[in-house]
Amino acid sequence: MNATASLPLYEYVSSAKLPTRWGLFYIHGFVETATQQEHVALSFGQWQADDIVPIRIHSECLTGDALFSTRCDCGAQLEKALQNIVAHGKGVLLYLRQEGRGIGLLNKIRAYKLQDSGMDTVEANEHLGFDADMRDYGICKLMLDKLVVSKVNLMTNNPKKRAALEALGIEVAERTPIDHGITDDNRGYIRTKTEKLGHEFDPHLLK
Ligand SMILES: Nc1nc2c(ncn2[C@@H]2O[C@H](COP(=O)(O)OP(=O)(O)OP(=O)(O)O)[C@@H](O)[C@H]2O)c(=O)[nH]1
Ligand SMILES: [Zn+2]
Repeated sequence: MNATASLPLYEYVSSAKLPTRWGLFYIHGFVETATQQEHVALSFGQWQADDIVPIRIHSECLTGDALFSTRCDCGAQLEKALQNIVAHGKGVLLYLRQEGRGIGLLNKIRAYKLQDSGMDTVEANEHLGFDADMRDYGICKLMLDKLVVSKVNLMTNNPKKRAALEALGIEVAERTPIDHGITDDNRGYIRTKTEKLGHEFDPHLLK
């Protein structure tokens, strides 16, 4: 018999208060058993089990989220998502440690270097031997179950996130575009997301 067969894929670890610039959130820690990769959810406010809860699935981007990079729109989206949640009076941010769409921070820097020489973000990933997008959203189910969320208003421009949640049995009742943080530095990056990765952006914003 395989001794690992009954191990859970993901585990909830602990929760605590997380006061922020916008209000009092709670932070909830989770771990992927096999890799020991750690993820967090931030929750704000209260809801009933069948309410539509505003949520954002945010993929880690150290450069954009913490180091103020404008190569991408991640930092602005993270800030806007937290503001939206507080404005709605309730919501959840799932902060997934999928740096560089799953290739990791140092490979993302390698990809940036290739982009500095003219490749787009998809070509750079493929040149390095990766798929364009290596993310897995399986842990979202445990996170949302733990927070008693089954119906969501998903803040995203990425249809793959909606499909991933629906495949996990979460009802995506509404979607809210999150097109903040477009700058001259990242317009090309966002155009590539639209043309090659299927992201839904208002074309007027990309001119
Ligand atoms: N491989 C790679 N990853 C990048 C690059 N720029 C940003 N990322 C990562 O891309 C992830 C964010 O993905 P995006 O495609 O910008 O947006 P999304 O999360 O799919 O969609 P939204 O929900 O609409 O924001 C983060 O993990 C970033 O670290 C890049 O040039 N190459
Ligand atoms: Zn980013």
